[in-house]
Order: sequence, then C-alpha cells, then structure tokens
Amino acid sequence: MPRSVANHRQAVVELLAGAATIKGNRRVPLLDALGKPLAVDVHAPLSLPPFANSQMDGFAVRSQDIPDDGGQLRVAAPVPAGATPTALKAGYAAPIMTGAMIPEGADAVVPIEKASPGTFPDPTARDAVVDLPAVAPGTYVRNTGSDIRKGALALAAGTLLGPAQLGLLAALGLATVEVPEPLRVLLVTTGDEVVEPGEELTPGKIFDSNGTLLEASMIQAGLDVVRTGISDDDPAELLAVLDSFTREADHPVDVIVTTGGVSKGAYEVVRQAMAGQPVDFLPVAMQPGGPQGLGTFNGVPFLGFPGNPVSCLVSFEMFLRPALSEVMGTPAPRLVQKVHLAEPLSSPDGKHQVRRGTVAGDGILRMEGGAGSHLVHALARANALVQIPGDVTELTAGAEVEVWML
Ligand SMILES: Nc1nc2c(c(=O)[nH]1)N[C@H]1C(S)=C(S)[C@@H](COP(=O)(O)OP(=O)(O)OC[C@H]3O[C@@H](n4cnc5c(N)ncnc54)[C@H](O)[C@@H]3O)O[C@H]1N2
Ligand code: MOO
Repeated sequence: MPRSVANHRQAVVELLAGAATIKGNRRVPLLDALGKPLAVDVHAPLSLPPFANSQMDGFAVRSQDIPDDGGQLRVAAPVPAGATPTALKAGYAAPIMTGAMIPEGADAVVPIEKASPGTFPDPTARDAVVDLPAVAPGTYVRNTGSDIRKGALALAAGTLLGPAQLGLLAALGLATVEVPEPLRVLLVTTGDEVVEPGEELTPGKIFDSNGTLLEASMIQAGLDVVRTGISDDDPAELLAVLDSFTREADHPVDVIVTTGGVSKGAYEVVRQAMAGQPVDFLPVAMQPGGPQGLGTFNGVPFLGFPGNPVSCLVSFEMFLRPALSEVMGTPAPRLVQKVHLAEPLSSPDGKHQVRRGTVAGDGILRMEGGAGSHLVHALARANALVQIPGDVTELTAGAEVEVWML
C-alpha cells in the first residue's frame, strides 16, 4: 500500500527535526540574512524616531504664538537636518527642513507652501518676518518613539528577513543579525548514462539536469550545498563518496540527497549502496515522484529522489522544501492559490498528481506539457505546480484547482 503524500511529508519533517536542532545560530551582516529567519527576538536599542523631527520643509513654531486668523512671526536661524537647534524663542518661527530636530519650545511645523512669502528668506538677512496661518499643536511633528519605543520588541524570532525587516534593523543601528546556521546538504546525482553539461554527449548518454535543478532549489531555500561529481552505477563507489562526507569527515554533512537509482531496475545504485542502512524505499501515492528513499546513512538523514528531473523538482517541492519551512523556519511556504482550469484534465485514480501549469493574470490555469516526468522544457515554462488529489480522475474546463506558485 503506497504511503500518502501527507504521511511522507511528515516522515521527512521528523527525519530533519533532529538535524535542525543540533545546528546553532550565527551572526551575519544584514544583507547576508536576506530571506533567512531571525534566530532570536530583537528589541529596539533606541526609539524611532530617536528625536522629534519635522515631517515637512517649513517653519517650526510655538502654535500658541499664531492667532486663529494667522499672524506674523520673526524668522529665527534655520534648522538643517542633522543639526542640534537652539531653543525657539516666543514670537519666532525657525526655517526647518524635513527630518531636522524640532527646536525646544516649538510644537508644530507650518509647511513652506502655506507661508507668505512662500520661500525661505536668505539666512544672512536680518529682521526677516513671515506670515503664517494658525496651526494645531503636533502638526507635522514626528514624535520620538512614534514608530517604535526603545526596549520594545522590534522583530520576533522566526520572522523572515526581507527588505523591510532588514531596513528596520538598519534603522535601529544594527549592522549584524543572528540567523540559524544553515543545513549542509550533500547532493549526489547518479547514473552511468548521465554526464556533466559541457562534456561530450556520446550515444545513450544524457546531460545531468537534476544536479543544477536541485542545487538551485536548495540555494533558494537557504541550504549550503555540497556537490560531488556524478556517481556512476557502481554501489561501492557511491558508498565511498557517502562515507567520505559522513563517517570519515571532520564535519559531516547534515543531510544527504541523491537522485536516481531508487526504482525497480537491475542496477539501482542507491538502493544497493543503502543495503544495511536504516533506509526505506517505498512508493508514495504521487505522480511524478512516486518512488522515494528515506532514512539515515551513517546516522545522517538521507532522501533518495527518483531520477527523472521533474520527479526531482516535485519531490523537493512536496517534501523537502515544506519540511525545511517547518523545522528551520525557512524558506517561506509556497503561495497556495485556487485557480480555474482553461482545459479539461484527467488524472490516474489513487495517485496525487502534480502537474505543471501557468497561471495568467486572469487567474486561468493553462497546463504546460503532459504528466511525463522527463518534460523539463514544459517545466521551464510553468510558474505553478497543479495539485490534483488522488480521488479526482476527471476535471472539466473551468473547474477550480489548487496550485502552488513556484
Ligand atoms: N518497473 C518499473 N519501472 C519504473 C518504475 C516502477 O515503478 N516500476 N517507476 C518509474 C518511475 S515513476 C520513476 S520516477 C523512475 C525512477 O527511477 P530511478 O530513481 O531509479 O532513476 P533512474 O532509473 O536512474 O532514472 C530515471 C530517469 O531519469 C533520468 N535521469 C537520471 N538521472 C538524471 C539526471 N541527473 N539528469 C537528468 N535525467 C536523469 C534517467 O536517464 C531515466 O530516464 O523509474 C521508473 N521506472
Ligand atoms: O514517479 Mo516517476 O517520478 O513518475 O516519473
């Protein structure tokens, strides 16, 4: 009886949970934390704004100095941004620039557009005056701590660090931030028929697509990826490679992912190399990505993905990526949407199908290629994985389906 997609995903979560907990945190420059989760709560070391400042270019005034129908004030020394102004005397208005500190005594700003004359006087001019309309206290003043007060929680542990969150940390004067140490993944592609892109392609051979496809996926998901060359179909050679990155290594990898060699052929190199290790090779009720290997090799969590490129991507998106989101807090889960089919669709009974499609701006889903797990060109056109549950065999045009946006 094949295992359900949900049960297999849970098994991957449990497999990775231990590896995630032994990793510590590390402090990195802000930009190196882009896309990663915050490891610890961050409290504001200062208030934002740190001082009351003007929201407009205009005149800082004591609001009680201007009668309801407007009045004339003498012009004080201007306050540029970055300066520490002297206190504002009664009967005076100080030219003030956006972001400049509100002088002591002032409690409001009148924008230059509302002043008469509507331009700032020459700073060297003596006895300049300005006519200003009445203004309520607090107008165009950005008070100390009006965004966040010193000591308040700025970002909670687990928050995904995007541009806005990193910008806040910078505004708080922080140059570095604590993020979890990433998991180190050993990625091994296998197969006698598989050669590196750029090498000569002789009859019967194909280029390694899985290595690049999965390494790119893993980098996007925040993993540190260690690549070996392509392993051929000799189990002893694969064993030697895996031993060198686990038992014999000073710093063993945290996770192993292989591709190929897990189904029912005569030369299933991964299956053979894993003999004697607590690894299950089992069918998951999903297509593509049905045959899966899962367990530990020399104590290191191991995932054996099937060899077809689309099967690899689907295995990563359906199992490893969501498990990483759950146990590491990153990457952010895929955006799930309900969209409508442009065309009818059929799907095998009893298997959760993951088809590839493109969702256009109108919310209509067009399929890219058929169900075949070798269709990398169609995959490259798609922007969504289409989720068709195992009990659904026919869908009409216009039917609602769930997609995971890539
Ligand atoms: N008798 C059965 N045969 C197959 C079954 C089955 O249940 N019974 N399952 C099929 C399914 S579904 C899949 S998926 C594959 C999985 O096969 P393996 O994981 O053993 O992978 P391979 O046989 O090594 O390769 C499968 C396919 O993918 C190509 N490949 C492999 N590595 C790469 C790579 N790095 N880059 C690009 N393409 C790669 C390989 O040439 C094969 O065409 O088994 C089915 N068979
Ligand atoms: O499950 Mo295989 O991954 O369909 O092609």
